[in-house]
Amino acid sequence: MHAIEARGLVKQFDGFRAVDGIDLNVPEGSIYGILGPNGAGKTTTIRMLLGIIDPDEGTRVLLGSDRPLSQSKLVGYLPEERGLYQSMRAADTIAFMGALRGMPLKAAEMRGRELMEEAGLGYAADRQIRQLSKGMAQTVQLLGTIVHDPKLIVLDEPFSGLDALNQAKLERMIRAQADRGVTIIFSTHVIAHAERLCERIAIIAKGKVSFDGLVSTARDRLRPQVHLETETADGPWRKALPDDVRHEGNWWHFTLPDSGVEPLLTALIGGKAGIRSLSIERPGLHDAFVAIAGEDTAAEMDAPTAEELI
Ligand SMILES: Nc1ncnc2c1ncn2[C@@H]1O[C@H](COP(=O)(O)OP(=O)(O)OP(=O)(O)O)[C@@H](O)[C@H]1O
Repeated sequence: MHAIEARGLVKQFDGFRAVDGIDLNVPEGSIYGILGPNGAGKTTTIRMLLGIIDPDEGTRVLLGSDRPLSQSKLVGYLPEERGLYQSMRAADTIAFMGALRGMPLKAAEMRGRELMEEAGLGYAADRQIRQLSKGMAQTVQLLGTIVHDPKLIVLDEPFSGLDALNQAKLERMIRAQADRGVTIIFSTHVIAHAERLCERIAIIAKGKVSFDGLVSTARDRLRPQVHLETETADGPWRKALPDDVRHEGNWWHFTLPDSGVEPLLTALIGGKAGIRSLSIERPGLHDAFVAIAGEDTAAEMDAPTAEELI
């Protein structure tokens, strides 16, 4: 079962195809990352999936319905533009957001206070938003996003603007929701967040999906790299090293051959190469991203957003 299925989504703004034929499949219960540089079309895609805007072409089915807005009580959405009423108290803010998603106000307030306690912010429940730090206010907005126990949580760039401590807290909250079987989609331009959290990702660049699937499948597109240090610099054992070997002194770097490491070890030991160290490095998602989306797109990913530069 898929929480979301999208086929051929297109959205144009003044003739510019911001989203240019996107297909997505988000399995129920997964943590799914939409990964792409600024301007790739992530927010526009999310808005179409949720029914906030309609696509010019294509279809989407959200929690079994082709009218996504009809499912809004089952969905929690943290938009990219954060904004809360500054004079509202934190607990009232969460209650208000729960009421907008169909909860009775009193029940939403009680649940909001519980969630604030669990997040270690119980002491601030009666403070106005303007009296909170930016990270605390963002946490309040996130709690308001999940207060009605949604089946699907959609977070647009949830990590941006948070310090490392609050980012780690948010990761824990996302995992806790996933452990309850909730489907979570988040967009990000930071590969490391997707690598740590997601089982599945879509890589989006220039309005198109260049990969949709398991993180492990993306990583498996590249073969592991071997780093070997030997006592001797030469010998018949060198013939056992593959053609792509790079050589720096007594260090040898190469792609793990299809035959695996064992025949290589036999040749090194038999040829008395003297193995000082040998490590096999599995490619990370960053390397896979470069292979799939290209160096230029990867370089844009690492660039901070305007908000992060402030
Ligand atoms: N309402 C709009 N009117 C005109 N152009 C738009 C509109 N919304 C988005 N765009 C353009 O569409 C492209 C995709 O924007 P979108 O916000 O979806 O990208 P994104 O991947 O979410 O990037 P970011 O993280 O920077 O928001 C950009 O070039 C953007 O300028």
